[in-house]
Amino acid sequence: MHTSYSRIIENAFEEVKALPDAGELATYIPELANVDPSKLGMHMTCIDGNHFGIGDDLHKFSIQSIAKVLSLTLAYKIVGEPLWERVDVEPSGTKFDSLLLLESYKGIPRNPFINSGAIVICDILMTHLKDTKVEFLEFVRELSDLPKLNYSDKIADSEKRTGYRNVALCNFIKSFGNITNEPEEVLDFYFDMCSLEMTCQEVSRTFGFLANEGCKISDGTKIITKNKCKRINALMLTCGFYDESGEFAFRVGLPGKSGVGGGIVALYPKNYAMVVWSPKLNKHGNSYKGMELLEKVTTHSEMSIF
Ligand SMILES: NC(=O)CC[C@H](N)C(=O)O
Repeated sequence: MHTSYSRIIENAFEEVKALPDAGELATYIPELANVDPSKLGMHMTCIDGNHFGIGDDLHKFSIQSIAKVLSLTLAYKIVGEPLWERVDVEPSGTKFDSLLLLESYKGIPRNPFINSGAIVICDILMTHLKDTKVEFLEFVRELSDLPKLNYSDKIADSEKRTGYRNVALCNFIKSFGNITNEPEEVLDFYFDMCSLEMTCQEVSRTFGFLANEGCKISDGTKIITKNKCKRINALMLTCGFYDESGEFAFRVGLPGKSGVGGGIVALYPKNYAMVVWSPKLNKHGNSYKGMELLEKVTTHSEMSIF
């Protein structure tokens, strides 16, 4: 780790910690309302293996939609290019749980990172895998080097009780024929997938392969091809923050993905994966302080893809 990076992160962290936190917790998943809103952590893992963390970076949080990148990676690895017949690669300009565009596009979600797209990806995985929950978990365990990683029943059950919009999305897509399995089973997997809990350090390690041309940082294992890695990064840049994807690219200048647990992963290809966590969200469902912190780090380090 360049000492200059760690100093920049430390300074940015102190500045952001002192800011008034304008956001709100994601109370629509009851369990997420119990999180301490003052938490703030950040961890950066570089492709040379060096890493650096600050604040609550070793505290587990619900990664929620950040997991959509991992399910997409596994589905893309299995299905290849025909995947894009089921889900498009365009920014939606809508909220993450919107039903709006599904009618116009006949059940083809605009991209794999809005809920509708991630639900279709879950359906695809269920068609191709024997025991989807177990095999997806094994995939994330391998990426993260966390052999004991598990779904959180507490969070998944909490969302299963209140996830009415996701139920609506899945049934609506099914009506167009773009869900092939039983909606109830697809959603059961989707909620489990979103329930994974990890620390900033663990998530930054898990996403290292996307900053490292498709290869795991710890042992060089090839997870996906360079071309697939390029495309997943491109999707994170254009669609990773729903109707705030343009704003994130404008302010931070990196591909990334957020989750309603308050986490954000951002990647600087061929350099690092960094993860911030601050539970309060802005009105687009993205971590308020998380975005502030990432913006300060890329601005002060003058390191972004642009
Ligand atoms: N943006 C998110 O993190 C949303 C994920 C959440 N599990 C949901 O479906 O609503």
